[in-house]
Amino acid sequence: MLTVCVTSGKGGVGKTTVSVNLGIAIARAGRRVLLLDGDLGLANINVMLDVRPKYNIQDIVTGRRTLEQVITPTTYGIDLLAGATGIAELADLREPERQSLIRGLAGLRGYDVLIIDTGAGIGDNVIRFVLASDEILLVTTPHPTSLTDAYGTIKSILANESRSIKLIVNSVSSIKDARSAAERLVGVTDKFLDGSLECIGYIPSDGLIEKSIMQRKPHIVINPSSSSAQKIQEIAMRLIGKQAADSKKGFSRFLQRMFG
Ligand SMILES: Nc1ncnc2c1ncn2[C@@H]1O[C@H](COP(=O)(O)OP(=O)(O)OP(=O)(O)O)[C@@H](O)[C@H]1O
Repeated sequence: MLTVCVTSGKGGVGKTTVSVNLGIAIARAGRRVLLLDGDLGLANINVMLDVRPKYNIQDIVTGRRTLEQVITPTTYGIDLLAGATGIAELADLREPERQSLIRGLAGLRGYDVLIIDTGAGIGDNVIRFVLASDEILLVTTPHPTSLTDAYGTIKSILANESRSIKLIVNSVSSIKDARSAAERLVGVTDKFLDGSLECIGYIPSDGLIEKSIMQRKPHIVINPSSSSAQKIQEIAMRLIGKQAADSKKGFSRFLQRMFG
C-alpha cells in the first residue's frame, strides 16, 4: 500500500479538495483507496462526499468498534476513515491506546493507496504522520502568504529528515502564475534546505469546484472535462505511475515509522 500525506502550510488552500478528488481519480484507475480524514474541519470531506460517518478512528482507539464498522464506503470508489478530533491527537496517545490503534489499523487489508488529509500547518505530532508516509504532497496557492507558509512547512519537514516532497500549486490563474510560484519554492528549497521539492502539477482556479461542494458531489465526478479536473487526473497518474498495484509491506512500514 502506498501511503500519501496531503498537507499544507496555510489553511483553506485546497488540501481537502485535492485529497478527495485525487483519491477518486486514483480509484478510477483501478486502485482501492482509503481516505483518512485527519483534518479538524471534518465537515468538509463529509460534504464533498455526501456521507455522514457514524464512527471515527477514536472508536478504534477505545476498542468500541472494529475497523470494518468505522470505515464508511462512498459511491465514488473510495472509502473514508473519519479522523475524530484530528490526527494530531492520535500521534500523542498513551501506550495502551496506541497499541489498540496499531492493532486496529494493522487489520487494514485490501487497499492499494491510503491518502491522509492532515490539518493545515505542521505541529510536532502531525509531522509524524507526514514523515511516516511514502509520499508527501504539499498544497499551496500562488498567494504570497500561502507560499511563505508552505516554505515554513517544507522547512519543518526537512529539518527532521531529508526527504523528497511533491508540490501542488492550486487555484492558479495561469500557467505562468503556477510556474513562478513553483520555481520560487523549489529554488529556495534547493538553495537553503537539505532535501528536495518537485512540482507534480498545478490546478487552475475554477468556480465549478466551489459549486460542486454546494451540490455535494465531487468535482471530478460531475465536471470531468473541466481543465481543473483533468489536471487533478494527471497528478493522480503521476503519483501512482510507478507504484506496484498491491504491496502489503508499505502499510506495515507506515505503522512502524509512525508508532515505532
Ligand atoms: N482550484 C480551485 N479553484 C477554486 N476554488 C477552489 C479550488 N480549490 C479549492 N477551492 C475552494 O477553496 C475552499 C477551501 O478548499 P479546501 O476545503 O479544499 O481547503 P483546505 O486546505 O482543505 O482547507 P482547511 O484548511 O480548512 O482544511 C473551498 O471552498 C474550495 O471549494
